[in-house]
Amino acid sequence: MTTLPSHVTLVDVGPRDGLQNEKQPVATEHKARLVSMLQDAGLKEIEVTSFVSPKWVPQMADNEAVMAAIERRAGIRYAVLTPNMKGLEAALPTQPDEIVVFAAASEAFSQKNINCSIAESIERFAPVVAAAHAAGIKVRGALSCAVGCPYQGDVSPDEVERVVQLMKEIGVDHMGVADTIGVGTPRRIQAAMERALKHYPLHEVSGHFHDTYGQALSNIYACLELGIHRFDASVAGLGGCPYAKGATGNVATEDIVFMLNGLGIETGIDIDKLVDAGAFISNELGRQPVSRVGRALLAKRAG
Ligand SMILES: CC(C)(COP(=O)([O-])OP(=O)([O-])OC[C@H]1O[C@@H](n2cnc3c(N)ncnc32)[C@H](O)[C@@H]1OP(=O)([O-])[O-])[C@@H](O)C(=O)NCCC(=O)NCCSC(=O)C[C@@](C)(O)CC(=O)[O-]
Repeated sequence: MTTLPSHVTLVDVGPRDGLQNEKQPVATEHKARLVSMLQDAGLKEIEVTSFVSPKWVPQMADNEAVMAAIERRAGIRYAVLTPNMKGLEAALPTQPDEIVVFAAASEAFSQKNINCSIAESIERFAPVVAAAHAAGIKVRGALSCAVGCPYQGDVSPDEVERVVQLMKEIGVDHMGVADTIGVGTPRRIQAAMERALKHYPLHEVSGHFHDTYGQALSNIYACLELGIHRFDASVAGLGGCPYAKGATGNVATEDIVFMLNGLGIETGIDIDKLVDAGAFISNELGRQPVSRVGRALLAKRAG
């Protein structure tokens, strides 16, 4: 039997990836409260907001206000997305611990999401990476559409590796491999992850799986088999990408924690408090949590 990692780090991307696609306004104070409740639940890494164009993603327009409103705690890392120098310059005064530059393995998605080719995106990211490093900030790379693209269709491991290498060359510290539209299945995900692992050490590779086709937990298990021990997740299964129509939210943090608890893999997360955070934000959005585990545990509580 394969030995699985004994500890997994989860990065809750709910406040950013989870909320970016919401059409209804979400109050800054509710975003900050969500961050606070995730901290209470034991999350040590939280993706808080993005410094992107408010015309492209209006829900993230309050980025500075959210960063000012969060209650920072020692030992917790707060990440933000910065697609270009304008984004980084706006983000730096808000003191993120990590910034995320986001590229795509498919040309079509790169154009739709960040309005430039893959090559142009790398040119834009290079000074962002250099400036972040000069400020002592770690840079995570997110690679969208690592198995499938809503515009192009299938994406090959070669296409993934090409962009991983480009990101590595400009000094990106960590590679997050994303199945943006949730079409990946375990072997295809492993093939994509293996290309990232050719260029980055195990602890600098993570998975980011949307659960559109219900494959995310299987894909995470397939990553655990490779020794990968870091994943993005979104409390209550919030979210979707505005430029990936039909894609649902990230795998729910509650669902991964439940699976990892069952496997005896430590996360440091209190699932009951996590369910509270999911219930809080879902209530603010006027809906039930998407997380099956969240719903089941809430129903159990209600008796
Ligand atoms: C990248 C840009 C800005 C290029 O957008 P552009 O229009 O090509 O940029 P530009 O440089 O030509 O500037 C046009 C206007 O945008 C402004 N602008 C330019 N940059 C910024 C900035 N940083 N912050 C605020 N404003 C900005 C700039 O000042 C100007 O304003 P104007 O003069 O017209 O008033 C745009 O395409 C954009 O904002 N895209 C956002 C896409 C996005 O946020 N997508 C969702 C996040 S990625 C994701 O969810 C996937 C991920 C990471 O989760 C993994 C996965 O699942 O795949």
